[in-house]
Amino acid sequence: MTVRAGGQGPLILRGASADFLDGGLNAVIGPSGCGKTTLMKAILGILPSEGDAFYGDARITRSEDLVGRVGFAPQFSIAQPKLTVEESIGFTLQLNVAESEQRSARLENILQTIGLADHRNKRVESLSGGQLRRLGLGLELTLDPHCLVCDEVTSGLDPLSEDQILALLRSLSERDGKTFLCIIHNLAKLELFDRVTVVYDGDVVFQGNNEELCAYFGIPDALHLYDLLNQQELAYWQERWAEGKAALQTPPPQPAPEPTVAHPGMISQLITLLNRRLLLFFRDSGYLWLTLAITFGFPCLVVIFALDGLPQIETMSLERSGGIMQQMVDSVEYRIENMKTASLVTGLIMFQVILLTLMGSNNGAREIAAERTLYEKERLSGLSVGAYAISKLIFVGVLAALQGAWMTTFVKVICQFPGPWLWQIGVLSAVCVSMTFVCLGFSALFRSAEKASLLSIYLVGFQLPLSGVVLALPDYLIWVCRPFINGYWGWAGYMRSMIDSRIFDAYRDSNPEWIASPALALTVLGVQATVGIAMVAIGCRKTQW
Ligand SMILES: Nc1ncnc2c1ncn2[C@@H]1O[C@H](COP(=O)(O)OP(=O)(O)OP(=O)(O)O)[C@@H](O)[C@H]1O
Repeated sequence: MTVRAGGQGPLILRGASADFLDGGLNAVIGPSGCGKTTLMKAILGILPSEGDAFYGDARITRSEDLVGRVGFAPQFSIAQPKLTVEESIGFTLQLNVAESEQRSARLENILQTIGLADHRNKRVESLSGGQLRRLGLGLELTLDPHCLVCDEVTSGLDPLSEDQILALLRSLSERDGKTFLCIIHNLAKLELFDRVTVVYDGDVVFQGNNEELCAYFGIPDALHLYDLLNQQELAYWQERWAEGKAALQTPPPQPAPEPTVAHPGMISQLITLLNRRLLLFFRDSGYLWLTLAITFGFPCLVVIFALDGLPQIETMSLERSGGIMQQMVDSVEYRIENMKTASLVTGLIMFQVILLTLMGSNNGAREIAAERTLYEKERLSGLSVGAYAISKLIFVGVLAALQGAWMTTFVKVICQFPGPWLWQIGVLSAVCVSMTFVCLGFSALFRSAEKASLLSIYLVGFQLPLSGVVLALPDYLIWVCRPFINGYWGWAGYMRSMIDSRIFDAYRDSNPEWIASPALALTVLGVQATVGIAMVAIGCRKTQW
């Protein structure tokens, strides 16, 4: 296999070739950064690579071909920290196994096999390193794959835990005939493996058992291996292995075993994902409190800024009429007062809009990026991209719509803003939903949650100056910026919904320029939300380990 950094950059793997032993324990070793993980990912088809990989006698063309056949336990923990051990395995079973009877039998079996039956109610975040690795293996066993690729399954563990994990792998291999490909760092444990693959500087330079390895390299034990490897250039080891390879005995490939479980459909996976997300929402007290604080705190903030002008707003909220009011309209003093009130209302609407965009960035920016490895791993086990993307859109979309509706209702009731409820709730909810979807799009497109959050915050930060509401934009910039600025459409739609009130008239007195109608504002916000949905779909389809 040949792999270049980022697909185009320098070589990471240089035509590395390896055979692994079926039904046994295979160790993959090599100095740090030599390309062990890259080799495993290339074989699994989750990294762009040149070359062929075979599972039995079948060529692997895409990672989906391996669903139910090969499991991958990545280097770092890949379970939701707030779930318990039993819930983690239970949800993974629901995502992977269609039959409910098979699921419950398998849950108990896995808990017993990995030795975590007594810890089933412990949260993942409170597990020890060894228990976490066991859980990682347990999650992979849900599909009962014939082969398991384990990245550093024993790294960082104390000697006892390391021995226990290796004993577990051995028993699974002997009892169920499973094949393990394990990247390991502890060279003292190589004798426990049936075949050792040595990777050096991006190529495979030896395969054989521990004794053969010592004999081949002429070293008393494997602990001396890396010092020896570093004494020669890669070309030297490549040349030697080109000759030595002939001695490697690998039985001819057998037909690839078929997956043993039927997968649930997309709707069933969608329901499971929504259930899990809802449970995590209430479990994660930090996120829950932050969401509650901004949902209920932000509308109060708007009202605090409105307090001084409330009586005037109330008076001006009346619809236009003749009589005494009309007479007063002629008074200069009264008009100045009106303009002040209209300007306060304009500011309060913009304030609501900006706070809703801030809520949107909080809803969407970390949602996918923060759990990307977990998503990629679940996808490798057969999770549908569509089910995942839709579950995220539904969850954050409903949250954003509720936040928008609550903000509109609370502020409208207290400040007595005039205008039709439905349009106003619709416009402000659409502001929050569209910003949420765009930020969710960043979260899907970027691998790092920090990058997605930063970009989302920039996007919110530019809403105020580029909306043209607070600071007038140069004419040539207005229609360049406006289609992209969520804040303008939210503000304009709400403002225009008050067209039958004197607040709108007073605003119009000093601002004669065009203002979008609520229907147009909703349409543009809908288009922005659609762009967000497209970004989510594209980002979720990309493979980003
Ligand atoms: N996306 C990437 N872009 C650039 N370089 C990369 C990328 N991914 C990996 N590399 C580089 O490729 C080399 C091999 O990385 P890999 O993770 O496969 O090594 P490894 O042998 O598994 O290391 P370790 O034992 O430390 O985990 C490293 O030098 C790493 O910096």
